[in-house]
Amino acid sequence: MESAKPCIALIAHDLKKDDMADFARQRQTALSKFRIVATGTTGGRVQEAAPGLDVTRLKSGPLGGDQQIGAMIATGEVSMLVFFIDPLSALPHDVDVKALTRLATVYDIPMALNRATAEHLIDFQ
Ligand SMILES: O=C(CO)COP(=O)(O)O
Repeated sequence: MESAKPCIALIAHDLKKDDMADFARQRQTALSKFRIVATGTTGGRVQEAAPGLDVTRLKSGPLGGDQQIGAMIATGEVSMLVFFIDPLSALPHDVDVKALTRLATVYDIPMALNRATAEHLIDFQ
């Protein structure tokens, strides 16, 4: 049977992955109220950091994972986005990152692009 829990997407760029792992560990109880989808590498880090969480790993971001999550936002499957972006590095898939944050805006879902905002969002669930 399909879980009734809402679905949150977790993504972090490489230099933000330690931060995401720490966030998942610290906020494990709050995150356990969600089904989690994550891009491939981020999802692996989250599973290691907080093994009790319900995490589905999609493709890695540069290989289409951001686009998969964008599609899930468009179909209403993902209702919140936590995306720790790296604003100081050039990324080959920058257009995918932009498309994802655009869709989160189009569909008006809560979106945190840094840890401080993510903590507020999760703590107010
Ligand atoms: O690049 C990403 C998001 O744009 C993240 O992908 P990974 O979690 O697979 O590293």
